[in-house]
Amino acid sequence: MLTKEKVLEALRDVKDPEINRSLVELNMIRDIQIEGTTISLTVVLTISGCPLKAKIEDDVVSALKALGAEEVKLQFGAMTDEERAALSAQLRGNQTHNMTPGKTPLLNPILDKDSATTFIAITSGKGGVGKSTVTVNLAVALARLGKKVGIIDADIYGFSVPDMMNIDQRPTVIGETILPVEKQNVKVMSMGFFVEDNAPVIWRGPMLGKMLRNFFTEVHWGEELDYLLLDLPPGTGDMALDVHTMIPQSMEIVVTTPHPTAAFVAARAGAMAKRTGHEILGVVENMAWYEAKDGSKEYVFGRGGGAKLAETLTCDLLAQIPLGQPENHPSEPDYSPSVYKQDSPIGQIYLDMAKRVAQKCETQA
Ligand SMILES: Nc1ncnc2c1ncn2[C@@H]1O[C@H](COP(=O)(O)OP(=O)(O)OP(=O)(O)O)[C@@H](O)[C@H]1O
Repeated sequence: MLTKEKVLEALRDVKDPEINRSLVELNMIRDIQIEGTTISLTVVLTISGCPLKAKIEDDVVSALKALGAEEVKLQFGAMTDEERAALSAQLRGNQTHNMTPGKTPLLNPILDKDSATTFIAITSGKGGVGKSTVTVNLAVALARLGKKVGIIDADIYGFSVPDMMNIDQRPTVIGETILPVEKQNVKVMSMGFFVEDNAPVIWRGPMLGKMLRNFFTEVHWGEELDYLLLDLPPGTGDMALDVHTMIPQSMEIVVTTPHPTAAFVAARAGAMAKRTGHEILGVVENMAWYEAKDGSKEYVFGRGGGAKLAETLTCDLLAQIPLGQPENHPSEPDYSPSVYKQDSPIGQIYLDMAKRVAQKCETQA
């Protein structure tokens, strides 16, 4: 016989996909009524327009059908402001569990020294060399390898990750907690989410470091991430310095084009990383050549910049990525204009690079 207890037990494993916690644990299941094999219930969402409603409905209905329900009458409700504030406090409480007594409390264990998350800052000397493209594609490739991955698009004035991944959704804000947006199995947080008509909505003022810290302290990343990639503004500005001081354990990947001048400028970004004690994982040479239909290569932007930079910084040349646009169409599910498909030649280069990066990071851990 169906009982309320059995219903709650059956729903214990159904999670709110954004928060990654059980609906039962978060007290989101209400008003359970049972008549024979018909179960009626209300799922109280964090916000009424929750974009993941359909997924939650599918998961609840299939869990209850597996329990023996023939009909499930599901209604959705939304939390009150007080409930949202309580949930935000609960999530934050969960994030403070490993504070060390006597030390400045870190709101988010992701920044804690013991955190299992590997930070990789992607830098470049000049703008326009493909730093954001590399960030997005490396993140997706790591996710394709089964890793849990997040991106912080900290390129404050040139944020482009939401466009590159075709994210038009805004993050859910629960009280004071922000949930990243997930696309292609990558959790994304971008300054672009909070800027309308170039007027910052949540973060005001020129306190870039504070903004970056907010991305760690106000954002609930859900399960512990394996990799958090940071798309930094080009050059050696304040944001790069903030990252160096805030995340001393962060590693770096330096992106350059093959042109000697680009590599020369990129060397400065790399040198700064070295001076501040950051380990350089390697160099990525983007736009390395153009491959003609007959298979011949044209070195449109010169040659050798990546290898030279790797030599200067005494690190590996992780990958050389040729020129080529991803072949994606807006009609495809999960359409992301700047993400190369896994089975495309450039998609394969990114996958190989992700394997190299994972291997390097995991052998060091
Ligand atoms: N391998 C490539 N082949 C062809 N186009 C590319 C390649 N890599 C990047 N691009 C294109 O070059 C442009 C610049 O790339 P991207 O925005 O990633 O550079 P960026 O270094 O992050 O620039 P900024 O720091 O100024 O934001 C984009 O239009 C991108 O689609």
